[in-house]
Amino acid sequence: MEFIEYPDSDIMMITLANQIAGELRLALAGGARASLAVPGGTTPGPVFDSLCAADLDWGRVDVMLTDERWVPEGNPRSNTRLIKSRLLTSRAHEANYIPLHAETPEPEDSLAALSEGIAPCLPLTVCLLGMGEDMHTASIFPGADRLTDALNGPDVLLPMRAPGAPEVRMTLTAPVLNGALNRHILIIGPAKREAFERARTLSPESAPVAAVLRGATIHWAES
Ligand SMILES: O=C(O)[C@H](O)[C@@H](O)[C@H](O)[C@H](O)COP(=O)(O)O
Repeated sequence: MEFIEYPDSDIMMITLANQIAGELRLALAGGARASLAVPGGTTPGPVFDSLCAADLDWGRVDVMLTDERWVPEGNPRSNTRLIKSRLLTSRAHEANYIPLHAETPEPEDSLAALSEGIAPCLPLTVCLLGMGEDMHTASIFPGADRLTDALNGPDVLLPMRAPGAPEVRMTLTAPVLNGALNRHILIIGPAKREAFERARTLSPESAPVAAVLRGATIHWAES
């Protein structure tokens, strides 16, 4: 694991976007396609704003979320809505979007079809993750109903219900996140740094982000 501390978040976002673009470019130079998984939430927007303009062959890149809130795309909490407006735009509008959401009332009704879409994109070339102050990552939350399966099971994707999540989620599982050739975790602020330091001392059952730290690069800025 590598921990990088940046002087401010603007520099961090641009540096990280350039690094991800470089990793995708390298994969495309050596293979037919590359894949990128990104989180939703409030932190990664500025990375998307830079990355979407990167000069690379986006037509050969599969893009997906690491996790989605089970809400319609018109809902402001939809991560799909976020990445369609901030990542899959500019040059990146050529990318192939792999959905983690479908218009069924429950995620279980779409699980098989969505999992089939993901499988050909694995292993992920690049996986970008966020982290909550409760030490969840993607939608692998402490106390979640399928936590054990999400940490160690054979599935690529799982529905998730957790006390800390306001709506039902769909999440890539830890084995998929850990299978990524390049894994980055993006965090801002003292509270998340403290949570991250705490997670390093805990088990993945109490601090799910602990399951994806080995081999990851952590990007942190104070503000
Ligand atoms: O849909 C989501 O909520 C995310 O994908 C989630 O895993 C996120 O990365 C963390 O909750 C951090 O969220 P913030 O960036 O909003 O703090």
